[in-house]
Amino acid sequence: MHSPVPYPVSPWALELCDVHQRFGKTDVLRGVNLTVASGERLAIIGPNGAGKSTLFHLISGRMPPTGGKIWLQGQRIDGKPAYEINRLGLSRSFQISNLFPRLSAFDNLRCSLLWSLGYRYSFWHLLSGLHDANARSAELLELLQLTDSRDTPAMHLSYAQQRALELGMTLASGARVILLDEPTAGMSRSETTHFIQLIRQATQGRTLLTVEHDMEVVFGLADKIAVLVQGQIVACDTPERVRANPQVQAAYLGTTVWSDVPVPTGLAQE
Ligand SMILES: Nc1ncnc2c1ncn2[C@@H]1O[C@H](COP(=O)(O)OP(=O)(O)OP(=O)(O)O)[C@@H](O)[C@H]1O
Repeated sequence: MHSPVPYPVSPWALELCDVHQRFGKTDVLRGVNLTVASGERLAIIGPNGAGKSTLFHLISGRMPPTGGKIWLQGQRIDGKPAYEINRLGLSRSFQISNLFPRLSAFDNLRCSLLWSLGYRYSFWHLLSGLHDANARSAELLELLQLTDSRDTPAMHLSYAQQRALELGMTLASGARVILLDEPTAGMSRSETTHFIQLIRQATQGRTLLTVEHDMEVVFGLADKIAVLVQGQIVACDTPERVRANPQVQAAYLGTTVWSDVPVPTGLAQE
């Protein structure tokens, strides 16, 4: 009898090796190498047009890379469709437009949970899954401070609450790796500060990647920052080291983006 083949265990939640993306004659991503440790919170920043969203599209399977390899928890995912990558443990934030506007906050979460638990086609399985989904939806509502709005239709929630619900739907699948696109976009300063804490609590223990322009969010959320400039990662380090990096400063020359924001080291180092 032979022993089972050991499952390849990777120390990385996510690993990108020489990833390229070309649109027509334009090389948008030019050999991106990146590793993200399990449980790490990484913010990807960079000037407009640097390729941040494109990178998220490739990682989440919205489009295949034109070159390079991507591993999720040790499994190759480059070129796989989004639903398969999701099943393998990566979830990307839904947009508010993906909420069901007439359904309550609770039912939005429940639908998302039932879908991710695989209760799509079978009525009997659906019934048996409801109990689990109800309990988990209630937990998520509590975590996102939406319990008081449990029965409110999504369209009547405040904008910040809708974004919290969107986060809940992203977390519902139980994915270990979470991708958030500008999670606080459109929020006021006080809502942003509050939402950063909510994200920290709700994603505890999971690996988090954000694409972000708002430096309060970057410094409030990230253990590490990766800086993408013209399709290449020019720095990937702690917020303090990235801030002091001359290449990064050069990329942001003429902007006030770094000088405006005090580094809340207590938060970043927690
Ligand atoms: N589907 C596409 N076809 C052709 N060009 C594209 C496509 N998607 C993106 N691009 C181009 O790739 C470049 C990088 O775009 P991307 O949206 O990834 O940048 P970004 O860093 O997210 O920018 P921003 O911060 O402004 O959102 C841009 O020049 C954009 O015009």
